[in-house]
Amino acid sequence: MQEYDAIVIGSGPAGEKGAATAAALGKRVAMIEKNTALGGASTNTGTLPSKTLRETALALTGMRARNLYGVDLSLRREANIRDVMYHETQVKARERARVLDNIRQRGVDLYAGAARFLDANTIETGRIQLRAEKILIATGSSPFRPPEFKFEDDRIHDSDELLEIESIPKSLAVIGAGVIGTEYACTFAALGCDVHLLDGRDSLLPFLDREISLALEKALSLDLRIQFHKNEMVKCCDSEQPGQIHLGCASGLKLSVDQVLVAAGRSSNTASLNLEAAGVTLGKRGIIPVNEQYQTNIPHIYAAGDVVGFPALSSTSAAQGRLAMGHAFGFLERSRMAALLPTGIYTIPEISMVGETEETLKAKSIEYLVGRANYSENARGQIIGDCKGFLKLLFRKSDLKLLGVHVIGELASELAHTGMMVMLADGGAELLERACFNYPTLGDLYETATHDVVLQCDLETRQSMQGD
Ligand SMILES: Cc1cc2nc3c(=O)[nH]c(=O)nc-3n(C[C@H](O)[C@H](O)[C@H](O)COP(=O)(O)OP(=O)(O)OC[C@H]3O[C@@H](n4cnc5c(N)ncnc54)[C@H](O)[C@@H]3O)c2cc1C
Ligand SMILES: NC(=O)c1ccc[n+]([C@@H]2O[C@H](COP(=O)([O-])OP(=O)(O)OC[C@H]3O[C@@H](n4cnc5c(N)ncnc54)[C@H](O)[C@@H]3O)[C@@H](O)[C@H]2O)c1
Repeated sequence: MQEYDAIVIGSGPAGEKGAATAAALGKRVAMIEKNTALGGASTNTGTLPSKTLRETALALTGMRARNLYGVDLSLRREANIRDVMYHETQVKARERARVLDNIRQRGVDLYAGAARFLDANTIETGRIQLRAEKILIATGSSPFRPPEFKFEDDRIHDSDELLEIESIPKSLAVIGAGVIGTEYACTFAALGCDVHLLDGRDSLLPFLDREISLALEKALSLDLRIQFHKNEMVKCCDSEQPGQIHLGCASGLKLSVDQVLVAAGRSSNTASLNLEAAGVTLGKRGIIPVNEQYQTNIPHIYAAGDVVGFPALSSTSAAQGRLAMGHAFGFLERSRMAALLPTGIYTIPEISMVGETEETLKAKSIEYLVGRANYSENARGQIIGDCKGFLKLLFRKSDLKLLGVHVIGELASELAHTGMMVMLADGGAELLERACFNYPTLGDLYETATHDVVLQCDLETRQSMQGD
């Protein structure tokens, strides 16, 4: 029996940052990871591979350069699957090495194998038993596999298996227009694949500001030629014969495609942990319910990351892991999650948002003004050839405090951070007006959007004075 202060199960962002935090606080930490590759879904099957594939698709097909040269370069070079996967393999390898380095430098003991609870303080992995006062469950999530799809068929993939395809299909049906499905639909369309995106819902990524969601839908259809079939629940998938796969929807729509990607949500990895032995209770799809400090119903057992459900992002998982282990060992300086959590969506074009949407503001009956700035009227936007992107800022009408930031276009996920910092500082138009932005930059869009809203206010004031 090995004794530790903390045992961390899983080496994804939640596990890595949780273990590093506990070790930095001078604790003896063990990490158990069942996969030979460290870094979890974030490094190996999710965040990094999908974002790297997107960049590769944009670079290899010349898509990013289209507007610079005024010609369609999308067929500049016939990309094969080895070209497409080369950079992804390199990025994954470097990130795995970085995680291992971080764990080693912190003096965390790494155990290879699957962990299962024997009791609330004891965990078994292989023949080894470990015991600790505090435990962090950071086992992540896996693709949910609806029973109507035969995943043993090598033409039908979940988002993990997609990374092992041997050729770029001519046609691909993506089932589920959540973030995963929509991002991959864009990447494969950019690679020249004929993509059908199907979802039972009536809009694309309905949590987005509606104007952004509609702008994305338009870009998907006009620029990438993705056929988005909304309000379509796929009910059957016939892959009995070689050749094409036949899909049938509840509406009667039928489609035939070469390959299928199922992106219909995820389930927490809790089934094999033997949580009953520890007394930890579970929610829907294996999610572990936790309090604000990420404690389960057994207070010395914490859970963080995808395993606790929404928002299930690399960024939030890392922050939750840190927070959980900080709380476990009395480091209470950062005892709450950040008040604002940004969303970055790596579709083509990229999207990012922080805070309120027009729809949530209306639902809360908060009066607001919209400040806009187009990439096409911004010098940097013109230089990089993005003529469709825009920044949309939502200000409270009464005091011009910034309540929401929405960007669609190149580098959207970077650009949103500026607005997020203004919001965290409780600032608004007054703060943004005091700033001087580098030129030419996309950051300068903040100046334009703020100016837009200030002009609207001036106009309103003048009109009301004339009315008086
Ligand atoms: C295709 C895709 C794209 C994504 N893109 C983004 C993005 O752009 N931005 C973003 O922020 N997020 C993105 N995400 C989400 C992100 O990958 C996850 O939120 C993040 O990886 C969760 O981190 P985690 O530490 O909770 O779990 P994981 O990263 O899943 O790590 C869990 C680890 O636990 C291990 N494990 C599981 N069970 C056991 C056990 N019994 N014993 C030992 N080890 C075990 C697993 O092997 C794994 O290594 C994406 C996800 C997918 C699938
Ligand atoms: N950029 C990012 O931040 C990023 C990128 C990728 C993934 N993620 C994370 O990954 C997680 C999972 O994403 P996801 O996209 O798999 O799940 P999701 O639950 O967001 O979306 C699944 C979609 O599939 C649809 N669906 C399910 N069954 C269907 C059927 N039979 N026919 C038609 N439509 C069907 C649902 O209506 C839903 O819209 C999210 O929590 C997200 O946070 C984040």
